[in-house]
Amino acid sequence: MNQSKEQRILNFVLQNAVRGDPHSVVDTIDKYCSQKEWAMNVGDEKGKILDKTVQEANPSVALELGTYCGYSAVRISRLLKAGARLLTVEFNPEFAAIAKQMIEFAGVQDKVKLLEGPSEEIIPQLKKKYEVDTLDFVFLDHWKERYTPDTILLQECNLLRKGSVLLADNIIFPGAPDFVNYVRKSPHFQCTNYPSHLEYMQVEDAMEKAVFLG
Ligand SMILES: CCNc1ncnc2c1ncn2[C@@H]1O[C@H](/C=C/CNC(=O)c2cc(-c3ccc(F)cc3)cc(O)c2O)[C@@H](O)[C@H]1O
Ligand SMILES: [Mg+2]
Repeated sequence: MNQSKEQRILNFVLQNAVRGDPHSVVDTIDKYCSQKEWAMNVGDEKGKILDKTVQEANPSVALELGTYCGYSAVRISRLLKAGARLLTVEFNPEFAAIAKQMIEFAGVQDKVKLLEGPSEEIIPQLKKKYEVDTLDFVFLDHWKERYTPDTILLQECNLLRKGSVLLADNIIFPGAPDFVNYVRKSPHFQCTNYPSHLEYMQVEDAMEKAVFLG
């Protein structure tokens, strides 16, 4: 049965990237997706905004919603300090299997824990089952209409603390208007918008940073 696009991306990485080198895995995915087949990785332009935000936050515990092929999980985890960890949530088993192999090939498996299941089920388990106290950094890149309910759920589960940094992809395209309204209107968040472009395209996009104020 013919391969999925995600399998083709993984195969290209296994054949062309350097095992154990997260940077080469990120660059190789970008090469494939800009030259051969577009895919919804955050990409290098928005990836640089992600890098800076992660470095500023310097998280001990980070959460990603929407692993997909593992591009941003590899990109984030390569910047984590010793002992820090990234929990990444993916509910599509095919994508989770691809991401697991991508993470292992990049050599970041000791920093990344891939949690298979829907975010609305996983988030309430983070404290007890995954021994999380609070989250220092959250990257939202899953279904856009889930950004707001999951942000509310993170607060209800007491997973945010003063200074927790949320960073959301695709504020312009495909867009997350209810999330932007929610965080910008909320007295509990300090927001910053980062204009950019859609991955591998000339189309406008943006990321939104929302720092929890407690
Ligand atoms: C049910 C909500 N909870 C979830 N829990 C766990 N994983 C989830 C969840 N939702 C979605 N996922 C997973 O996250 C990923 C989904 C991401 C959705 N992203 C997009 O739709 C997206 C789409 C585009 C895009 C842009 C231009 C286009 F013309 C077409 C698409 C660009 C992006 O950067 C995107 O992030 C998948 O791997 C999916 O299986
Ligand atoms: Mg995205």
